[in-house]
Amino acid sequence: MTDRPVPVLLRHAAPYGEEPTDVLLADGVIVALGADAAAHPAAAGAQEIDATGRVLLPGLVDLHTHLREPGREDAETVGTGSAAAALGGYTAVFAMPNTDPVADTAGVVEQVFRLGQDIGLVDVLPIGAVTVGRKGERLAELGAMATSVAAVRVFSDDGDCVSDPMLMRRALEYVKAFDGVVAQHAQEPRLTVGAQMHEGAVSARLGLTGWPAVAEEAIIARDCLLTDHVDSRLHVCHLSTAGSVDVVAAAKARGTAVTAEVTPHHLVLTDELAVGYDPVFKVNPPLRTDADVAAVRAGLADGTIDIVATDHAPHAQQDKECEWDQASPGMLGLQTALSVVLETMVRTGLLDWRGVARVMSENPARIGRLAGHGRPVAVGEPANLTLVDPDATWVVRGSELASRSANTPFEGRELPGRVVATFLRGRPTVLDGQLVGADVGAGLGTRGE
Ligand SMILES: NC(=O)N[C@@H](CC(=O)O)C(=O)O
Repeated sequence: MTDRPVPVLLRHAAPYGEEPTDVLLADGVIVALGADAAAHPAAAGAQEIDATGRVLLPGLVDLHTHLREPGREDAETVGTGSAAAALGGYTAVFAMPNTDPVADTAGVVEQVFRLGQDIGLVDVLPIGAVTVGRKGERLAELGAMATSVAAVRVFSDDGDCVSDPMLMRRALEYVKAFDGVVAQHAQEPRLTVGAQMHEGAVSARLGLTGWPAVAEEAIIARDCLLTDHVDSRLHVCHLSTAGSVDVVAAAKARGTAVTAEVTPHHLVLTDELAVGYDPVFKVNPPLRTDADVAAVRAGLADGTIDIVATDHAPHAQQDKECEWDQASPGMLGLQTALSVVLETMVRTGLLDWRGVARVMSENPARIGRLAGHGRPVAVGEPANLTLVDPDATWVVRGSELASRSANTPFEGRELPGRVVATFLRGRPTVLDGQLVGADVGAGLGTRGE
């Protein structure tokens, strides 16, 4: 995929949902923007796309994706996950290290990075594990991962909390050498032994062991203090409670270098969904209450929460279609994230399209220190772009998603907004809502049993 992409002329596209204009993409960058774009010399032979009524955004960047390769290719591969990402409007995804083997060495992160490059649908940026094997016992070779070709800047034991405060302190100190960040899965393990869902009225009614909000809030508070102490940089994964919003707001107010993410599912779904004991709604951290949903929406709107990250967590059928307490936590997110943000944040007036670009592209790229993504829609910038039809609606069907797994919590639900096209360095990866040249090798196969 080293040949030059055919130039693309987007007719009447609306950058950030504002004034429609023509946009010319050539040689991987935006070369012209405005009424005279079609007259630009580089427009000769361009593929014209009628983008009337479409919103043009910088390509989305997901700071929290599980691609499952290596090790659980029956649930997802770099190929199927890249396809889901491109269809969801993403041009870059950060891949969590809870694979088998764990991405805790330069060798594994380079393998994942190269797989992503070979497939070429999105840039895949591996996240390195903080501790060897994600066991929380000793630090992994963070420096070797940082200086590898994958140039890792984000480190996380996601799925598990770095609960030992001394290890967390050391990790925060260590990543400063290469401007890295520790992305913490904030879950106090002693407060969540055997936890199955949010601790509250619904868990009491159902008789399921609860996962109290304080187990998240206590770790965030501790880590903000540690971050101040060693003058480092902290990112909070999948923040889910009203109290956590308050803790992060207080830390930011006193100058802590902390950023936070919320998932699409925590913007809309609540613990009431557990009443049917359908494990598709089992996730970590768990779905919370209406009050928490309102608080994380408000936190995202006012900037306390910096980004939306999917926590796309594919699971094979046998790991989801079983008893609630046996089921693996996690839900798909890449192909529904933008629609959920449109429904919960844009339609409600909490964010405009510039705000969507900020929380789904610019801020995640900045936190992950990823150059070339999350840039403005402007002349000279890399043509990593997504084109959205904000008026379309669609009904989610897990079986129709590109992911190898089908565990979407939005099955059968009508959502607003469709990704019409995605461009990676000027080359379409998605056109008319379909993958372009869906040759992702062995990666795109039949769904696992
Ligand atoms: N978010 C989830 O519910 N699941 C994650 C890991 C985790 O955070 O437990 C996964 O890898 O499946």
